[in-house]
Amino acid sequence: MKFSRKYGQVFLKNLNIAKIEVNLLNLSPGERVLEIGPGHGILTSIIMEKNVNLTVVEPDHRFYNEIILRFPGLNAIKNSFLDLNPDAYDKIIGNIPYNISSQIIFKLYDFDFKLALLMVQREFAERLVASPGNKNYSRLSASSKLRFDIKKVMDVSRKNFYPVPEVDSSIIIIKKNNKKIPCNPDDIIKMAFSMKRKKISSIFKNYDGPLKDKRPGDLSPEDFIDLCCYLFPERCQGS
Ligand SMILES: C[S@@+](CC[C@H](N)C(=O)[O-])C[C@H]1O[C@@H](n2cnc3c(N)ncnc32)[C@H](O)[C@@H]1O
Repeated sequence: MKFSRKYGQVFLKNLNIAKIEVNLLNLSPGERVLEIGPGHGILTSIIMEKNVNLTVVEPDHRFYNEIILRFPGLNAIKNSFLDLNPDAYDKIIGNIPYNISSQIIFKLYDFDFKLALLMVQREFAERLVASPGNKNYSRLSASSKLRFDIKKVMDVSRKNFYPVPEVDSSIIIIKKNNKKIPCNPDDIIKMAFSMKRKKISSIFKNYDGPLKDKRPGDLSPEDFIDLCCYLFPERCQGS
């Protein structure tokens, strides 16, 4: 079988790591679980033993067909996760394709869930968890930290996958933090990080508040909310 670059296909071959991932999800019988990209089903088979209500989403027809043959009755969706309508799950899991990791994170903003566990490229994990002031702090970190508490729990060497990829991986855990976002600053964060080296006052010309001499990489997610309320008071709820 040919693996597809488009679908970011490398496969976990270490069953112990798959077991660790599923155990970290702390599944209880009956919970609604979504698996993104089951591939040959190394995680799927372990999750199936937990008596949960599992749905898998896989766009590659070869793996979709393999999964429905192997697990009759499993709720399998032949589609891209990125094209799903947002829904509610207790838990979400996936060893996700590296090439669409950011898009998957952004899509998760619209899903309702308690806990998600993802295997991602190590550099991507470092960008996600980075705090203000860190060189890896980015648009992705700032906007994700508004909604999620994200922890890197384990590094996984590339040797645990086939074909062996050119990068190492990490397992991350994401919890919704349910913080109030009185003014959604996503567009402001995006614009600010597109001019990362400039001061806030030169990126947003009509800003004259306390953050004016800072640069985007110094601002916390909450600072971006304040910036949003200053620049767009009409968008700021509770002002
Ligand atoms: C890195 S592989 C992991 C496969 C398997 N879970 C494993 O651990 O061995 C990524 C999987 O996600 C699937 N995939 C690719 N794009 C996807 C998308 N947009 N939505 C859902 N799954 C996708 C691939 O076909 C592949 O099965």
